[in-house]
Amino acid sequence: MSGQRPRRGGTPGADGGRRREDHREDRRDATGRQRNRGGPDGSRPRSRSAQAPSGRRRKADPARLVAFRVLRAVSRDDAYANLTLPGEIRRARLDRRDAGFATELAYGALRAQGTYDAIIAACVDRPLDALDAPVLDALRLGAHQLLGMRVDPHAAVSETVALVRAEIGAGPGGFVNAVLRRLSAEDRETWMTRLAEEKSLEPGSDEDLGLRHAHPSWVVRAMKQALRLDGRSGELEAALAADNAAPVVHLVDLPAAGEPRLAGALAAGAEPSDLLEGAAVFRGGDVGRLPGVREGELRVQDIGSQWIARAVAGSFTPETVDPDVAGEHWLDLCAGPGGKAALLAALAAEQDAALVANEPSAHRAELVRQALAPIRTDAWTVREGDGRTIGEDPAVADLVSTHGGFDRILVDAPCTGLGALRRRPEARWRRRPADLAELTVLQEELLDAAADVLAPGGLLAYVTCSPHVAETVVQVEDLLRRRPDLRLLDAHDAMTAVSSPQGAELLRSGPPREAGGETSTNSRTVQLWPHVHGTDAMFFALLLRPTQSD
Ligand SMILES: C[S@@+](CC[C@H](N)C(=O)[O-])C[C@H]1O[C@@H](n2cnc3c(N)ncnc32)[C@H](O)[C@@H]1O
Repeated sequence: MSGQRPRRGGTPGADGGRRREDHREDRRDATGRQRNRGGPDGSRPRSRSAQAPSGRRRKADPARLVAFRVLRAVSRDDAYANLTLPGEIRRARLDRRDAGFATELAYGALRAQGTYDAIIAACVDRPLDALDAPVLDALRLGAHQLLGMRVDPHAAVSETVALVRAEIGAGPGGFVNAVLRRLSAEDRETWMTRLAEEKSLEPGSDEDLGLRHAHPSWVVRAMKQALRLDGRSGELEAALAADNAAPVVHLVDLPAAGEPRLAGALAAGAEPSDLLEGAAVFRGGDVGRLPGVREGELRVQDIGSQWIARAVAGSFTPETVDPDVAGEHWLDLCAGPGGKAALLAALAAEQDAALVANEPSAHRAELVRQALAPIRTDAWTVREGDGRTIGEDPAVADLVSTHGGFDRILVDAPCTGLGALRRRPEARWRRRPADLAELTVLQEELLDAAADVLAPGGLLAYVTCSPHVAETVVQVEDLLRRRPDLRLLDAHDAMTAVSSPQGAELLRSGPPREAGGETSTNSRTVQLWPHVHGTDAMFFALLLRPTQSD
């Protein structure tokens, strides 16, 4: 590391790293600084920034160390931050406040990684990939404290340097100190303007918006296209900003998994969802303390997922006005880890239908079994296998010959996940446009396999957690071309049928769609958005295989 030098001359830092807005009076509560308890004799603590580097603390602040470990796991092991973070918080025994700080630090640094890397690159004299990876991760954490959180700049620099000294070494500590001081000389907005000028970015261009809202420009382009098709061209910045805000926690009650638990959660501070019955919003912190959560009867689930699962279970075909689904056969073709399958199985149990939850990955199939465990076992089966060959399964072939096939099929397809960027902070930088080619072929094959085992009069729901048109409307149009025996229903109706009045109003309230008329694919499919519906950006299409007499 000794060879790494911050860039000199003309770079920011001449004022010693002070920000215009100084929050030094705040402590960790608001700023992330560890609570300063004063000297052992009760005297006022010595200002750390005034200490000589050799006298500075070498012990890392536990919350920052947790965030650092998460960033290391993501960049070194390709780990998922949302799966790594809880274990690291437990291991460090962080209290609630420190856990919140570690979460905001890790998630914020990962979400804005591309933007912070561009700023860090302007502060060092070599390409970022020439830096040691742990040092770059520490710089990203320092950058987020300085530019994305209300952390006192002195604390941000000195605590990050202490972390580097403790975890990497004294030499890198000096380097990180110098880089962060340069970086802290400007606020985020000034950095944005400066970088946009240096890179000659056209204001409002995909690259400019990508830099300002921390999205790769190909993702900005994809969202722009999806928003335009949805009649929301003017909402791009709102949509990008929503990806950078933490989602609120939604709870789902699993009917038929025992006594309804929502009442207990409501008594403990959750609020009923204004979109959907059987759902609640919880803003009270540790969700594990709510009754029923540890037992698996009350679960955390995005409200969009719940809404769509209920719509799939609750819609009935135009051939019948009888919503009674007793005896129906349902299939969740891509079920892992089992979020929607659990709600579907619970609804199936209530209505005497039976669900097959299919998942090819053994580990994820096990998660599906666990997710379904609280529900009456005669209402569901887990099948472990490739959804593309489901028709070759003897039990399924038998169902097709005796009953015509499944009455309801959900294809919640593997996709780019661009609709869940607020939940998976590293995902936007990990995904590549090239991933689309493989995923869209898989989606197509899964849809064909599902259509082959759909009973006459049956419903096929196609869902993605992505607004990318290649995975959404284009897939549906291609399917309708390949399978003229299918008819596209209006998915708004299916969702409205299970919505609260406010939910129905929200679904209706969208702007007029730009492309096509009332019968066009995009007007009959639902695209949810975080900035509009407070859900992940999920897509939902509902198709019917009419009966022969139809
Ligand atoms: C978007 S996730 C489904 C999420 C799930 N419905 C839920 O609500 O929890 C897609 C799932 O498809 C699975 N998958 C991948 N390839 C598949 C295939 N060939 N057949 C069926 N499922 C597949 C993945 O393992 C993953 O679990």
